[in-house]
Amino acid sequence: MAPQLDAYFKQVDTLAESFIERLRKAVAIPSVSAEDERRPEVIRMGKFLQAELEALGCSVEARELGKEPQREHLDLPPVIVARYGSDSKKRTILVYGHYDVQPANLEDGWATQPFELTVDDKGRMFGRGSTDDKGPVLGWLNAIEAHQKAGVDFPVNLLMCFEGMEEYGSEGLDDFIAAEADKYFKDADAVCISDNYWLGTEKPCLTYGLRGCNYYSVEVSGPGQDLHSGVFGGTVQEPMTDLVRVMAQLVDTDGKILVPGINEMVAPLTDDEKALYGDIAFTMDNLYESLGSKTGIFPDKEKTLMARWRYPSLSLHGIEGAFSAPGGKTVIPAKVTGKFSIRTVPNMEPAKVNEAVFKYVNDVFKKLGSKNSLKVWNNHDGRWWVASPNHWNFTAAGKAVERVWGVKPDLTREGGSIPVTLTFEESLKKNVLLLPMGSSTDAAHSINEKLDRRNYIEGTKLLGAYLHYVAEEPTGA
Ligand SMILES: C[C@H](N)C(=O)N[C@@H](Cc1c[nH]cn1)C(=O)O
Ligand SMILES: [Zn+2]
Ligand SMILES: [Zn+2]
Repeated sequence: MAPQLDAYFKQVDTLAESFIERLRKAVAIPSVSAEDERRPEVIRMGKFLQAELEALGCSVEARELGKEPQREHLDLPPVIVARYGSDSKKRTILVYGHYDVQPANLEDGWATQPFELTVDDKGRMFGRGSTDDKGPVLGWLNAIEAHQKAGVDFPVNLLMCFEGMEEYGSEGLDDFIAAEADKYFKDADAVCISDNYWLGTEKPCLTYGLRGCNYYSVEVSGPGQDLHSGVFGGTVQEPMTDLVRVMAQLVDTDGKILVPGINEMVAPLTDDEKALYGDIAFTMDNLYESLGSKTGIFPDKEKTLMARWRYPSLSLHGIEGAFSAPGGKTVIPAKVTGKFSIRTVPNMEPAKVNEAVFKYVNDVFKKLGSKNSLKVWNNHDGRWWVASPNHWNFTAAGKAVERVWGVKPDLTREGGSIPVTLTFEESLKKNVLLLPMGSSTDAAHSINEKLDRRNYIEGTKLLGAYLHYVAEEPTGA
């Protein structure tokens, strides 16, 4: 099966150092979508990708999405769409990834410069975006290059869609996909996304579910400006005190969501589903290794996996406007904005979740009897997704995993969110597969994000192998 794969694999090994150089160049571009001043860097990263794809002989277009709604001073980064091959006898696979990254600053506690790829003696390649999602995106480009240099026929037509706003709510992308479903993406037979992680560090997986994400801001304001706490403390109702009290009533220490109505929206657990968790290769030590502590909520793997995959969670992320620098500043902030999000699961509807959150936050604030003002709003929401893994797309990926890693993959769901997954499924009406490259210890979104050299290089082999097995897989398998 897939007889030319050995030549392809050998070429990937030969090119490994240049693939790492490609990742080094990508990590050096601080394409942080959430920071206004770095928006030009996101656009520069899109141009970098475009140039790399053109150099590989792909036909590439940078599709503009216009200005960011409500923040018209900011350009949305373009969607980079590309095609490699257009042979009507071959299957066409559409791959998606994102070229923006989460914020990162050395002062947050990084051991190395976040935008300099730093490879240590264990082959850990540290740098913001290494695993989420620049490494996997470049994996597709590496696969094209290794086929060319090995003289191995590319087994499918490849359509690519790389966005620059995923970490900031995929602004504008849903409409773009819907509009292009019958145009640019017309001949896609299936979709593959490499933008999540293995559950542990050794066992690869194929992923068929994601949680959604409703993201909120809650602003409390009162005084006309920041105040001296010695002069005004004890005489003024403080916005930060009110905000902290509101935020403290959203979730408890054991992760229980305190917003009435949320837990009732969750689909009941069936016996069939319950039986799936026992066989998953995951241990509490995997969790502790990724956490860097033993502060997990649940004592066993089943409850932990269910909490990550099939139950909602509410996380508090930060407070804008609050004093947070080292040292002591005796200030009373005049306006503070708390940020929190709810990861959503079947059968939660984003609009109903918003309704419940808005009502509860306003009720809690009212009970404080404060003279300050509160506003709560939804920044963005992305829907959960659960698909059937009984499709040739998954079968092909399973074979590729066995060929590259020598083990059958686990079928997993993911606690994180990739909002466009469901959009692709609904707009194109094609199967979507998530095929992760990185592992559980990669620390995506955190300090010291990394991708292991092994996962990047074997992951590049995996993406190529997947395309070969896709080409061979009969329809209906
Ligand atoms: C799983 C994926 N790599 C990822 O990190 N997705 C983000 C998407 C998001 C949602 N709101 C803002 N960004 C995530 O799950 O946080
Ligand atoms: Zn991310
Ligand atoms: Zn991502």
